[in-house]
Amino acid sequence: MHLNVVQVSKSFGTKSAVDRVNFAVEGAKFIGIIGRSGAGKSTFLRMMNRLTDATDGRIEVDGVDVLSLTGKAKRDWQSQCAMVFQQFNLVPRMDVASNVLHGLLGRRSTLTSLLNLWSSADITRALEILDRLGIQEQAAKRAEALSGGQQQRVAIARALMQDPKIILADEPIASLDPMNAQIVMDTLKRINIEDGRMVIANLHTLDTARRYCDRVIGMRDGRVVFDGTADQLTQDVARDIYGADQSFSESATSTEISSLASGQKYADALLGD
Ligand SMILES: Nc1ncnc2c1ncn2[C@@H]1O[C@H](COP(=O)(O)OP(=O)(O)OP(=O)(O)O)[C@@H](O)[C@H]1O
Repeated sequence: MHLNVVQVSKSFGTKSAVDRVNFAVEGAKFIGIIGRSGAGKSTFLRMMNRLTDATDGRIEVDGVDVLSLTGKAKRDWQSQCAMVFQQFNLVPRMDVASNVLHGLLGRRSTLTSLLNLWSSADITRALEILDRLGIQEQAAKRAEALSGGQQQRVAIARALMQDPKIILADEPIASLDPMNAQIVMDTLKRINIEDGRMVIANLHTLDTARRYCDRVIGMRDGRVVFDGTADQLTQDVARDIYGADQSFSESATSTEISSLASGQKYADALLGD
């Protein structure tokens, strides 16, 4: 899969939220977008998923400019490009399995969806996805009864139900404690590696970006100010991205995932090194 982002911009009135962003990605990479609050990270993901319209530019996926799609083609793209949010966005009082099945909403008529007429094949698939993510035993519970980390895995399961090419995750671990943050990031990494789905995640912590991403894009005031590998993301570069002075400290942007030793072993095993 080939992603080519060309001069993508978004203005709100006179405010330039995203300013001529360019980058290209070959293959199913795990991409992290970092930058401080207001840098334009969410706006960029929302344009990619067509939740908001761009002011200018193109986002080409395998040669097709997804920013110019309309009608059914636009909806098809939205289902190939699943979104995971910081606040999970589940239906709290609905059971977990139904929340996952709602990932199919974009692909079915409103009436069959409203009546919850899921085929047994769909239900089996939803349960298989929950099993893969280690939460099948929660299937009959209301979503609101689950922990934050479990709810985010339900949201990822709902995204997988769409069988997307790309998963866009907007601060997926910002509401989670370090342990759950690690489980959720490991889950996204597994999906990336095992299924070959591209993941683009907005992350607010440097250590997470370094640990999980093949490539990191740093944004500041709507512009790309860094584009490189985790290794190239030095303290000086980070300071520039975050616009901080000499007192900038990594710990201020840390989720402390790195302090969980068993997690490191798991991530290493996953990555095969
Ligand atoms: N609907 C909107 N109307 C006006 N301004 C907006 C709107 N959405 C975003 N902005 C502005 O665009 C800029 C980029 O916001 P955006 O939410 O994309 O940043 P972010 O990097 O994702 O930050 P955060 O992590 O806080 O969400 C900010 O200055 C924000 O105030």
